[in-house]
Amino acid sequence: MYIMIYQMVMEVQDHNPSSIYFVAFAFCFLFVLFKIVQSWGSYNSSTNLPPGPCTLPLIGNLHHFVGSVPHRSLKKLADKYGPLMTIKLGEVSNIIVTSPEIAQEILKTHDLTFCDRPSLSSSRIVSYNYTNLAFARYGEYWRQLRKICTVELLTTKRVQSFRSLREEEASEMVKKIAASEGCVINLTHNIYPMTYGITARAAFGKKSRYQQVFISKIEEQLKLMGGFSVAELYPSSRLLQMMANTKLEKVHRHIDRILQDIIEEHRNRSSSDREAVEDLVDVLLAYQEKGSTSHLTDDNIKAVIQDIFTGGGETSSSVVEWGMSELIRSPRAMEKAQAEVRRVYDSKGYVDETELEQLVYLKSIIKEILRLHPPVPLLVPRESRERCQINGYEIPSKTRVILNAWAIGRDPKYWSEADSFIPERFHNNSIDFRGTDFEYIPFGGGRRICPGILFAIPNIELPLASLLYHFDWRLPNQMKNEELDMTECSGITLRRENDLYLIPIITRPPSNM
Ligand code: HEM
Repeated sequence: MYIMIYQMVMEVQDHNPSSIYFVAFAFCFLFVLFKIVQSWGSYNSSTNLPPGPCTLPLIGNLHHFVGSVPHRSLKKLADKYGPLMTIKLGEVSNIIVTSPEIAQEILKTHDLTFCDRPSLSSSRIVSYNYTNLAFARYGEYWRQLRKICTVELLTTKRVQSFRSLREEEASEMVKKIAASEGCVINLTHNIYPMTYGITARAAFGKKSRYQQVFISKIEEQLKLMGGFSVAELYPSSRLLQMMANTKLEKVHRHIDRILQDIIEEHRNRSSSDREAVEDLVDVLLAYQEKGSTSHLTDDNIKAVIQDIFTGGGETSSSVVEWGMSELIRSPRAMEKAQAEVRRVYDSKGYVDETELEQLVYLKSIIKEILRLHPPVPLLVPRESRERCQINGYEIPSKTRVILNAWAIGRDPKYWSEADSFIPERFHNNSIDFRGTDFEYIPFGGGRRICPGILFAIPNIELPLASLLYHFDWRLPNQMKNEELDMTECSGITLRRENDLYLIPIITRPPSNM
């Protein structure tokens, strides 16, 4: 029906512009009427679903999300309706989990029931029809891909092989910042390109001519996927899907062309052109050539490379950015962190990865940032594979499940002064983000836990240590520490709404300045 109306609009457009408005109005009216009748039909169905707020026709509970970022709105609702609740967004029912106990039920006790992903229309486009790791349906294909990632691409050894390129990119950032000593700089604009630079070089090898345009297209794609997309809220509307995803498809086609060129370039390289360090495209192509039982197509390779970019770029950058923001607001923690980094590296005069293990306080800072500002605050949505009982409530098969990791990390039952930045809380305790402590799940848990932890941690530790070692930091315009704006922006990752502007004062000049 929607396609017919869409075609009608297109035909009328060629003849009489005023008629377009009439047809568009008629369409909206029919759509609203249809949805009201549909939602009345489902209103009275008696189930034992978890509780939740009353829904409005057509929009469900969307009105609760106006004026706040989703993880905060969901926390407010959970305070009223409990740690397991039903929220309707548009026409889609979601189960929201907001306590460590229920997170454990989902991620451990019933992991196999909840390890699927919903088939969202935007993820179909960017994932080559659900063939990347993040959006693949649970099954044999996902298992094979996961194995390639954990055994070939994201191992300790592979991550270590990228050490020198991480050190080069971090040192380049430091030199660039040092050139603006005493001036107000946009630190955000220094951090994000550095992390993307590391990811691009790990994926494609030495600085590729495609690097800049590829990164900007990936950032554009992430922006288009962020927030509640209308198309995801009304999956039954083919017209909405078509209209909402047109731009995303265009950006994806551009990314696809670049990735295919990069693959061809790698394929056609002579052995003398190959670099000493294998990049991730090399590894995937070698796997493809082996022609093992789990054959990888070019599209599969492109899907995995995008996984690594979308997983690896924004997330680590946002931790560094929030880290600097919290440290500026807490001069005591800043001083302590700088004293540690300077004690460890002063004999060398620069920061490299050899001594990162000694930075115990910095590691606690990073853990605290991942608790207060988890880059993926609602994790990646899960979908139940069969009916299941949780806490006495019925969760039907094929229900979307969202875990509010942000709220769980601030649960006052588990965290004292939960909203305060106190890195010391991680001293002398074994709480870790590897998916076994359910009050702290910034990387998720269970079999879909983030496979990129090893890749992410040095991308955060090295730049943060470098920024703390070489510079003291001041706020612009004599702003007081506590006045720094900490507003969050809702998107696919939890970034600062406004870029971070600071003044660097060199205390240890970088070499070759
Ligand atoms: C601070 C950095 C990062 C954070 C906080 C983070 C967080 C997450 C979270 C919350 C999930 C969903 C887990 C779940 O459903 O339980 C996830 C999945 C994933 N992440 Fe990360 N991530 C980070 C860095 C990375 C990096 C560096 C990579 C790759 C190099 C990566 C690749 C992936 C992939 C491929 C998945 C999908 C796994 C699957 O569905 O099987 N992530 N990540």
